[in-house]
Amino acid sequence: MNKKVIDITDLNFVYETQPVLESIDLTVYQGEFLALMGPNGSGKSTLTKLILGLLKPQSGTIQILGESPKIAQKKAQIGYVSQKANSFNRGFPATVREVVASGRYGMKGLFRMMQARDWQKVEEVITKVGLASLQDQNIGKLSGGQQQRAFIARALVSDPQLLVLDEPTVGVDASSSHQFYALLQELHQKLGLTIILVTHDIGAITHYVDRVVCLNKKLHFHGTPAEFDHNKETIFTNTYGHEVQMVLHQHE
Ligand SMILES: Nc1ncnc2c1ncn2[C@@H]1O[C@H](COP(=O)(O)OP(=O)(O)OP(=O)(O)O)[C@@H](O)[C@H]1O
Repeated sequence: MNKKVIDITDLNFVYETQPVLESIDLTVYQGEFLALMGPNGSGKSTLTKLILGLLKPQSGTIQILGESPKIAQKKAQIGYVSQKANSFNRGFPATVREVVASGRYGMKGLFRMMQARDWQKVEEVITKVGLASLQDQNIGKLSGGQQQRAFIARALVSDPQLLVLDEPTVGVDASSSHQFYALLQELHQKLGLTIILVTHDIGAITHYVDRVVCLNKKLHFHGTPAEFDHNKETIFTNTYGHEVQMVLHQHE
């Protein structure tokens, strides 16, 4: 039986008085590549923050590799790429190699304590995401898609078991998005990395992931892309409501 990377049981979360997540049960096994979908305000980022240990649920439990999210974070078991990676300051005075190395600070404490094997690791992940020829380039000079690869490398440099990405393709064109998904799929297949991708890109993403979760306060669906395709209409109605379902039909 595969190891449980995320184990969430009967989780409820409320901001002040507004319930945002209700009775969430979700298990993610090692090596799964999961898309977390849902309309605006459905609680995706909140669930992500709970997984990262940035928020605490009012009730229910959440475990990452059998421990609390905070402990998992401390042990650098979770790599995170935020939405903000897309609005990165283009004038930031650092090379790709330096930005990626900064992902190792959490483990090392200070930059100057980086040793030969740390730099080796930095080079290894830069090569893995296909940026070897650009490692001495200023990060601000890279395209949006290349910057995203650099941020993935930064998240991977501490050897996490779980990679969480919050809508990383917002503002990126369709062809770059596909390349990005293909890279994630490759990392998932080659490294056996467990990946959670928060996305609005319902059409494209089901070709790459092996699990789909639809959230709108409650968990409305959790299954394979094939099961998702099979029950699309009901899932859309439950998760997005009737009006969105009609719009989606028109687009099809
Ligand atoms: N810090 C906060 N304080 C109070 N309410 C919040 C806070 N953050 C989010 N919310 C509310 O919680 C609900 C869920 O927000 P969340 O950001 O988790 O949704 P989301 O699915 O990630 O949305 P989007 O797709 O638009 O990014 C929304 O109604 C939002 O207004």
